[in-house]
Parts: sequence; C-alpha cells; structure tokens
Amino acid sequence: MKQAITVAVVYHSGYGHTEKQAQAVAKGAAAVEGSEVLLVKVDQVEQYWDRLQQCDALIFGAPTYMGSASAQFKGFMDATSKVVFNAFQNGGAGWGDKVAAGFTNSASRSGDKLATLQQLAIFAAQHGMHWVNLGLAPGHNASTTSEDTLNRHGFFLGAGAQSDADTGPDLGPSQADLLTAEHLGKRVAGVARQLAAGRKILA
Ligand SMILES: Cc1cc2nc3c(=O)[nH]c(=O)nc-3n(C[C@H](O)[C@H](O)[C@H](O)COP(=O)(O)O)c2cc1C
Repeated sequence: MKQAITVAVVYHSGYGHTEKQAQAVAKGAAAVEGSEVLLVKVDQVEQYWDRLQQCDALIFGAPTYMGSASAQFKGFMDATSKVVFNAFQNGGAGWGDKVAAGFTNSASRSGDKLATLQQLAIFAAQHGMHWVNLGLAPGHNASTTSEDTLNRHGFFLGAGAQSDADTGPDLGPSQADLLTAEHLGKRVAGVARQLAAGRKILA
C-alpha cells in the first residue's frame, strides 16, 4: 500500500558544499515510494513554517563553523523557539510527532563535526522529535576499506561530509560522502513511512 509522506530537508550552506550534501539527502528521501521532498534554505524559512508543520520528517543540515552549526542555522534553531516550541507549550501543534535526523559538512576530516551532529540531535530532542541515526557501520577503518566506502568518517549519529577548504562545491563533498547523505535521506523517509503506516493502523 502506498503511504504518502513528506520529508523536509532544512539546511544552511555558506559556499555551496553543504547544499550538495542537502541535495543528496533529498535525493535519497525521494527514492522512497510515496515520499514528497521539500528542500528549505534556512534564510527562506519564514515562508515555510506552515509547510514544515505538515511534514512527517525534518532532516537538519549545517556546515560546521568553529566547531558548531553555522550561525545562520543556529538562527533558525532559535527562531523555532517562538514559532514551534512556544506554540507547543501553549497547547498548539509542535514537531513532537515528527521524525528527525541531521548531517554536517566541514573542511577537516574531523573538524569537530560530531559537536554539530550532537547539537542537531539535542535540538530535535527539545522539540520531542524521534531522532534517526545514520545506520551505517564505520566505513574506512580497515585494510579492506577505502575512501570510497560509505560513512568513511565513521559517524553514527548522522551523516558527515568533508570538502576541501580551497575548492568549490564542484569538487566536494566526495561521491562517498554524497552517497552517505543519500543513505540518510532514504533511511529517514523509510522510517517516516513505517511510522505513518503504523499510526494509521492503530488509529
Ligand atoms: C567561519 C567558518 C568556520 C569554519 N570552521 C570550521 C571548523 O570548525 N571545522 C572544519 O573542519 N571546517 C571549518 N570551516 C570550513 C567549512 O566547514 C567548510 O569550508 C565547508 O565546506 C563549508 O560549507 P558550505 O560551503 O556549505 O558553507 C569553517 C569555515 C568558515 C567559513
């Protein structure tokens, strides 16, 4: 049975690298039967609050700047306090029944990306959302693996990507990182679909 769901990928990208990762996440989510995908830049979120409220899943993405999510993405996080969190506290609809996940990209191999993923997971938890992890084993940690292996950075919490600081988004993130992002989008849409179908049965 076809179960229609909507997945939003909400992201910031200063120079286009994280945008490529966001597009890969969206591609993965769109590959799941019955899913509709919305790509939302945080600087345009004002016109999307209502549509985000209708979504089954929200996937958050930000570049790692100075060891945390970019200031622009943090601005979006803070804006949800008034638009979503306060409304929820006052008996309105919040994001509590939605699925969430996250991704980040930075120049260094580590670059403290984990701090950003943790920040995104805590943000989702504050909204009472259901966090979906990456669901891939660490990719490049053995003699039999390579830089082409999915999840080459070895994250569990979400998807990580690396883009060289001195080249444009035409050259990074790598194909392995984009496929990792695609995997996350597909996994989240799959979980959202299962949840929606289960809720329908239980209603
Ligand atoms: C203000 C600023 C801070 C940065 N801090 C980090 C950092 O903490 N760790 C890291 O690995 N890269 C850092 N970078 C590099 C970016 O994460 C990297 O260039 C990334 O690809 C930018 O993504 P974007 O093109 O989507 O903005 C920083 C870049 C900027 C502009």
